[in-house]
Formats: sequence, structure tokens, C-alpha cells
Amino acid sequence: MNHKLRFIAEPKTVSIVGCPFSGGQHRVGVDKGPIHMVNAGLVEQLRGLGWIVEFDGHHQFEDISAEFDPPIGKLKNPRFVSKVTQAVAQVVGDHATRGSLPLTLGGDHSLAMGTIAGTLSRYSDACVIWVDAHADINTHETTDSGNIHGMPLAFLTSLSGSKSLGNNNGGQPVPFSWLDSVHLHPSRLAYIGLRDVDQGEKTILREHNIAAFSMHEIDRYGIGSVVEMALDRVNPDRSKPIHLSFDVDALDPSVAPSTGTPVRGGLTFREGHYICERLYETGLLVAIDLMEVNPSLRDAADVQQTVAVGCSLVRAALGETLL
Ligand SMILES: NC(=[NH2+])NCCC[C@H](N)C(=O)O
Ligand SMILES: [Mn+2]
Ligand SMILES: [Mn+2]
Repeated sequence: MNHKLRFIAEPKTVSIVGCPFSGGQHRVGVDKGPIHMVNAGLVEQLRGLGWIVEFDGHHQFEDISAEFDPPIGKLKNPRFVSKVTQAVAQVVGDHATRGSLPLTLGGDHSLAMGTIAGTLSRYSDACVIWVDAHADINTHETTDSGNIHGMPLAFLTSLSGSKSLGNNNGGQPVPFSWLDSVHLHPSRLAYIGLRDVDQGEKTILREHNIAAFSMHEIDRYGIGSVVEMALDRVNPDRSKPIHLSFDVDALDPSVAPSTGTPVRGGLTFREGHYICERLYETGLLVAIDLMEVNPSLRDAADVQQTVAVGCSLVRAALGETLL
């Protein structure tokens, strides 16, 4: 069977957006994730699957020193995260507009503010499948950690925004004001793999009736049914473009140990791959994120395993395992 991608031009092209960025959380090293994945041979692997692969080096993000980026409310590094994600939105949007499939390698998950905004700039009706142990939908009010990688979906769904950060930034635009015009409707978001959701996030998921499939539902119905249930909620007639945002910590720590916020009881190797394979098979994928690989955590064997599994998930999402 020949699996065709509906929205991607032929010959099918994937554009790797390497984002060595860690400003959305506090552990150093997650910025090395994309470098390790590319060094592990990802470009050649994707060419081996028949893709034209564009990769012209990792992004260079100009640091904003902490001195010029004090917290706003509880938010840490708001100016830096805002600036980087804005740049990422532009790049991802440009690739999508050319009919290529942007593959963003993180880096921490705050980057998804950029990737999803970029996708929406080209495909305003896109839906998001968010595979993660965490809901990443804390607002400026509910966040305990102040780490913006736990908040991208609050900004994308406009639960948080520049307006909630006040309007005084020394004459500079308030961080995240570039996102003011971006709105991901909560009915376009579905989660798979959740198991560590903060109390305030649970309230948000309930109040906005967001499709959330936790490990409990995966145990109960099996991953095959859960992916269809998620698609039924956000893409009932299987016609809208899909953005896949995959946080490697969705996988069980025994499968992907090198990540900053591991939570036990996660997806097996096959469950993670099944999600990717099935989304590819729909023909509706338009963008992929693979986030939170942190090669500075755990020993060399664990790092090698996590990087390898990250590459393998990407290959599965780009058609490797389908016959
Ligand atoms: N992308 C991630 N790994 N996010 C973890 C978020 C953890 C926690 N919920 C927080 O707000 O800080
Ligand atoms: Mn996570
Ligand atoms: Mn995440």
C-alpha cells in the first residue's frame, strides 16, 4: 500500500529545525538534544526512507542574559523564551508554506509555542496531538515552577498571553505579544500519555472539555483505540491537518531515561511508535516536534538509548514501519 501525505508536496520534503534551546526549564543539557539526534544519523535515516531532507545547521539563538530577563510574575526567562519561540514560528511557518514538513528537534517543550504557531500560520484548521506525561497547560497563575515548558498550551489557547503579563517592559514589546493573534481552539487539542497533571491543569482540562487520554485510558482501551478516540475528538472526519508534538518523557523512563522530568508508568516502546505510525498513516501529518531529549542526564548508555528512540519515533512518524 502506498501511503501518501495529503498536504505535503511531492517529492516529499522534510525540513529539520534544530533548536538547541533550554530556556523554558532549569536543567542544562536539553539544548544538546537536537545535536545528538542529528549526530546519530537522523538526516541519512530519513533520506533512507525516501524523503528529501533539508538541514542547514542548528539554530543559533542569541542569549538574553538573566540580568535583562528577570521573571515576570512567576515566569522565568520570559523575554528569552518569547524571542526564541517567535523565531521558531517564523521558520516553521516558512517551511510549511513551501509545502515541506517541518520537523523540530528540541530543546525544551516551550518551543512548541513556536512550532504550533508556525503550523497554524499555514494551516489555520490544524489540530494538535500532544503526546506527553504532562499537560503543559499551566497558566501564569497556576504554574508552580514558573518553567515555561510547562505552559506552552496555555499561551497557544490564549489562557495566558502578553496581556496577563502586564504592559510594562521598559518600552520593549511585552513578551509573547507576538502570540496575541494566535488561537488554538481547545477543541483542536488532544493529549495522549498523561500521568503527571497539576491540579490547576486538571481544572483547565475539565472546564474546556479538552480531549485527554491518560495512561489509564491506554491501559483500559489499548493504544489502538485511544489514538482513534483522540482523532475522533479533534479530527472526526479525518480531513484536517495534524501537528504532532511528542515529548519524549511520554515514554516510560525505562525506554527514554535521559529527559528532565521523567515520570514512571509511561508508554512502552511500541505504544509510542504506534502513535507515530498511525498518524503518518492518516496522510494528514503536516508538522512534527520531538522534544525534551536531554543528553546530559544519566549515563552514556541511557543517553544513547534515548537519542536512538527519539530518532526511531521520528522515522515511524515519517513512514518507516508501515508496509
Ligand atoms: N515539557 C515538560 N517536560 N513539562 C513538564 C512540566 C512540569 C510541571 N507541570 C510544570 O509546570 O513545571
Ligand atoms: Mn513532559
Ligand atoms: Mn512536554
